[in-house]
Amino acid sequence: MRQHVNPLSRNFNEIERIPALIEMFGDSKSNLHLDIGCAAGEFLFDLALINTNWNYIGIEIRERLVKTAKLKVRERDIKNLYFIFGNANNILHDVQSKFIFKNVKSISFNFPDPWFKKRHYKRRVIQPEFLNLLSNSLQKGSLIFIKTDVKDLFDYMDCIISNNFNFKKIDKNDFNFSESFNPSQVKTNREKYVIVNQLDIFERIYIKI
Ligand SMILES: C[S@@+](CC[C@H](N)C(=O)[O-])C[C@H]1O[C@@H](n2cnc3c(N)ncnc32)[C@H](O)[C@@H]1O
Repeated sequence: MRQHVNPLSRNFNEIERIPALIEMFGDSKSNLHLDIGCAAGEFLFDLALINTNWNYIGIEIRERLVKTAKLKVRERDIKNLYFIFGNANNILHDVQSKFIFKNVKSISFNFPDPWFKKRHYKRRVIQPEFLNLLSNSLQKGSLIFIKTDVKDLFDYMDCIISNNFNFKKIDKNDFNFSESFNPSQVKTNREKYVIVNQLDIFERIYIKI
C-alpha cells in the first residue's frame, strides 16, 4: 500500500516553471484536457496516442512518477502530452499557470486520494476554493469529470461542485463521449482494478454554464 503524499506540505509551495503552450505541444491550439492526479500517466499516454487532435496535461504530486513520465514523452517524441509535478491546487492557483485555462475544454479527477479521516478532508484535491478558481477561470461549456470508488468522497466532491452555481450536472446517458477528450472511454489504472474487483464506481460530469 503506498504512502499518500500530504498535498498541504510546504514542500509543494514552490512551483516548477510552466512553459508556454507553444513549447509544450506540437499544435498549441488544439483542445486541451487536464487530468488531475494522473499518477504515472498511463491513461494519458493511451489517450494521447489515440486522440492526436487533443492536447493533454497531467498534474501529479509524486515527483518520481512525473520525472519518468516526462522522460517517456521525450523518448517517444509525443507532441500532445505534458506532465507537471506538484499539488494541482497550488499549480492552478499560481498566476504563471493562468494561460493554461485559455484552451482547457475539460478536467478529470479520476479516483482522487480519499483521505478517509475527517481531519484530513482538507487534503482532498477538490475544495471550495479550488472550485471557485475553476469557476472563474474555465470558459463556458468546459467540463469537469469526477470518478471514484469511495461513496463518501463522491458525495463530498459532488456537494462542493454542486454548491457552485456556475456548474450544472449532465446526465451521463445524454453525454456524447465521441466529441470528448476520451472518445473511446479508455480506463485509468485504478478504474481497471475497480472493475476487476467488481467494486462500485461513482461518477458525474458537470458543465460550466
Ligand atoms: C488513487 S491515485 C489515482 C491515479 C489515477 N488517476 C487513476 O485513476 O488510476 C490518486 C493520485 O492523485 C495524486 N494526487 C493526490 N493529491 C494530489 C494533488 N493535490 N495534486 C496532484 N496530484 C495529487 C496521487 O499522488 C495519486 O497518484
